[in-house]
Amino acid sequence: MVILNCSRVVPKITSLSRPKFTNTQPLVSPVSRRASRAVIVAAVAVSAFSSMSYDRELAAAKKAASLAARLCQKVQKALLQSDVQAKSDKSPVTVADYGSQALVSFVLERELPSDSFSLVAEEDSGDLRKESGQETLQRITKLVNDTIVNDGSFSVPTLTMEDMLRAIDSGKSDGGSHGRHWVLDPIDGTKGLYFARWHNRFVRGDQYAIALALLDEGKVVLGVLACPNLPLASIGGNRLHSSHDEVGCLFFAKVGAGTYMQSLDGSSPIKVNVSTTDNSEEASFFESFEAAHSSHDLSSSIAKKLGVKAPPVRIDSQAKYGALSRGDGAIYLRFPRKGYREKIWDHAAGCIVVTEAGGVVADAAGNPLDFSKGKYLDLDTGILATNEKLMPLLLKAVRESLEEIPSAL
Ligand SMILES: Nc1ncnc2c1ncn2[C@@H]1O[C@H](COP(=O)(O)O)[C@@H](OP(=O)(O)O)[C@H]1O
Ligand SMILES: [Mg+2]
Ligand SMILES: [Mg+2]
Ligand SMILES: [Mg+2]
Repeated sequence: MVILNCSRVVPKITSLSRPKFTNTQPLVSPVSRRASRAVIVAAVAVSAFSSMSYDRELAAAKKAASLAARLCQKVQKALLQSDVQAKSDKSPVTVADYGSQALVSFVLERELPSDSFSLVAEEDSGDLRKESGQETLQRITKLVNDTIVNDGSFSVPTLTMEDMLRAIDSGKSDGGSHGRHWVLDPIDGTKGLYFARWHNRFVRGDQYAIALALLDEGKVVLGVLACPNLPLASIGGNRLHSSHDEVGCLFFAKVGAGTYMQSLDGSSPIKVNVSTTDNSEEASFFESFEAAHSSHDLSSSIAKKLGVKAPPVRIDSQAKYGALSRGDGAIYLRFPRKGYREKIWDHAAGCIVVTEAGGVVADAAGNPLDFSKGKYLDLDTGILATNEKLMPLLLKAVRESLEEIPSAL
């Protein structure tokens, strides 16, 4: 029995209409009537509690991802200005990856002080603790402090380099099927951020995302995707974008509560849904920009079987899940090389953003993704995402293509 102190639930429960007993139904004794009402009360309370119990966590996750996005935009702006630095080494990106992870960890711990904190994240501080990492660590520390000061909502003393290392290393959890674990990719689509500077019209698909999700007892219960370079307007059908398009999207989803999108600078959220098309010829599909991350041969064979006419939209990062959740395209295909093991931080947030928008995410055997097994996803060949009507067609086309070109992976 869940003992709730959230009084908001009680009025709902007392307003439960008393079941109507017509003379055709066997009369139930007062005791079992009380018992059945207790079961209804508990069920309503648990479902209300469970959907309500993640509100604080979702608010904290949105704040953390938005702040980390601001830090990344600052780095990307610097990249766009300093040719030499961007050409000579990857350190600017490293600064953003580490800075984003430190900032997300800092915000979550401050916004949710009473919770036990477990974070499964991509980066660790190993390289920063070496002599060669000191200059980068200094830049990260300055960048994180500047972002916190500009935000103005935390009154904290300036964070030290030691604080940075500790914040980055709080991401060492392995997750798993018990308890609560945050799952973070501080910059998903690193290449999308780094190479963005090479194309002034963003044709490279230079997308990246700060991807943050919460696992509770092995299930993804909320997810946030901050996509600083994703236009608010649809990117479907390879519409070219001018640099005047408004960019910067924040997608967020909570189990049972749908998926919403707002601009990164905080416009009011709109509810989004995946494409409802059941005609695969109309469908367009997303895939990795990097052929090394997903077999483009296999996906084009699948597309041909489905009669898809539109060319693939190839962009970096989980921004693809965000674009799918709002119906910019109907299908997402990902077929890494044989032996590659997908990490949970590359898909947890994107997965719930699509499923809460009415989509389905599965592996090539049609199994849902299982995030409860630690840092890795055990998959049967690749990841597919689409709507419920197209999924059976897609699975069939995938199976046939895998049989025809087994060497594609
Ligand atoms: N050989 C490979 N196959 C599949 N995914 C890979 C890969 N090498 C790296 N990746 C992952 O692909 C992610 C980017 O996804 P996408 O291909 O959709 O842009 C990278 O995330 P990071 O950029 O966070 O490292 C990385 O984890
Ligand atoms: Mg990633
Ligand atoms: Mg990453
Ligand atoms: Mg990486």
